[in-house]
Amino acid sequence: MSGTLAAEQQVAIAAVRRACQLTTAVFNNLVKGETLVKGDKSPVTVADFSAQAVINTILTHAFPEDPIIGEEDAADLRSNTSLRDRVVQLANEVLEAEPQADVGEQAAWGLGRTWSADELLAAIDKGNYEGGRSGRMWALDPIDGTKGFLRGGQYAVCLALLVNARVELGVIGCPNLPIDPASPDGARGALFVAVRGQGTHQLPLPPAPSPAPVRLQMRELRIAQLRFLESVEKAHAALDTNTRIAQTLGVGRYPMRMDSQAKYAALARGDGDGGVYLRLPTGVGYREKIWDHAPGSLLVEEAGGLVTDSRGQPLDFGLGRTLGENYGVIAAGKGVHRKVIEAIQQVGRSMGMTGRL
Ligand SMILES: Nc1ncnc2c1ncn2[C@@H]1O[C@H](COP(=O)(O)O)[C@@H](OP(=O)(O)O)[C@H]1O
Ligand SMILES: [Mg+2]
Ligand SMILES: [Mg+2]
Ligand SMILES: [Mg+2]
Repeated sequence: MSGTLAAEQQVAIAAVRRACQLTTAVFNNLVKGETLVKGDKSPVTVADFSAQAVINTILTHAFPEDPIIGEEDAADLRSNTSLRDRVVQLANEVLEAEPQADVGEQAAWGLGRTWSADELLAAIDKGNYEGGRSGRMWALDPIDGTKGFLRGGQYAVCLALLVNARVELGVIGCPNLPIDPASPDGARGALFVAVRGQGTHQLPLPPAPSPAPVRLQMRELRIAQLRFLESVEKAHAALDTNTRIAQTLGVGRYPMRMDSQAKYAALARGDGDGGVYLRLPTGVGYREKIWDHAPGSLLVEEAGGLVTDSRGQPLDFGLGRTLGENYGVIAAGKGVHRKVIEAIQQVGRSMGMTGRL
């Protein structure tokens, strides 16, 4: 590992890999009562909490000064002892494993020892940073696509480093994503690393010494070849509007639906002849969270694509924990991005949605 942010890359990769070991193990043993419904009606599992505990413990030891914006907090664990005990057990199983020197892991990152419940709950709550426009901060989604995780579909462990509100490093672990998109039924588990100015690379998810990273380059597609990548969740996608945009553009292919930021990875890699990540506001006052887009957007940009909102404006990661007023997220190859934005604007006008798209 060389170049700028080499230390941050190494730490982030180790943290995401260890968290993926945890989520994979939990999926095989998840039992009733280990999933809660949050205030916004979305699910959260013991795996989300313990993955955040693992990653925040590692980040806090490697970079003690850096604030973290993490999706989860420990409030529900403080009032539910059986859930808390399970999270402590799961996080420790992963943190206790001795540091693997051959992949650059260090004991100083909090590895190779057991942590108390209080320490792990405090680590989860270290993710409460409010965000902002200046300085360094990490953005963490311990499991992005919790609904996908629960149904055995795609999900992603997502970590980004932002400096002055710009994403500089993105690391995404996708335990259920086929390693080779040409073999969709083949081996699964891929890790994606993007560093600003240094490209997007795919590595094997299990830690391996001297892995050979594969550099990803988005394919430049013509409009007629496009296929949309959309959320699986109907509540997260404006399906009716998406269909009209497809008609306006002349995109005839049925969209590829996938949970989580695995969509950004799939787009960067050209899976399934992808082409355009389309996420328009559903009109229910939802604000996009920065941990849902920070690492994924860099994966696409560093593979040669563009990521903006539906007006063609850059995403603003300096507004706090959310992206502010929701104008959606559109990621596409440079050759087609502008045409997609124009089609969205045209459809927006025809549907009387001026100002909302
Ligand atoms: N109404 C809504 N519109 C858009 N995104 C939403 C939403 N409600 C929840 N989400 C976000 O959608 C993410 C999943 O993305 P996708 O729909 O692409 O699979 C969720 O991440 P988590 O699973 O981490 O909570 C959640 O943050
Ligand atoms: Mg969630
Ligand atoms: Mg998420
Ligand atoms: Mg999440």
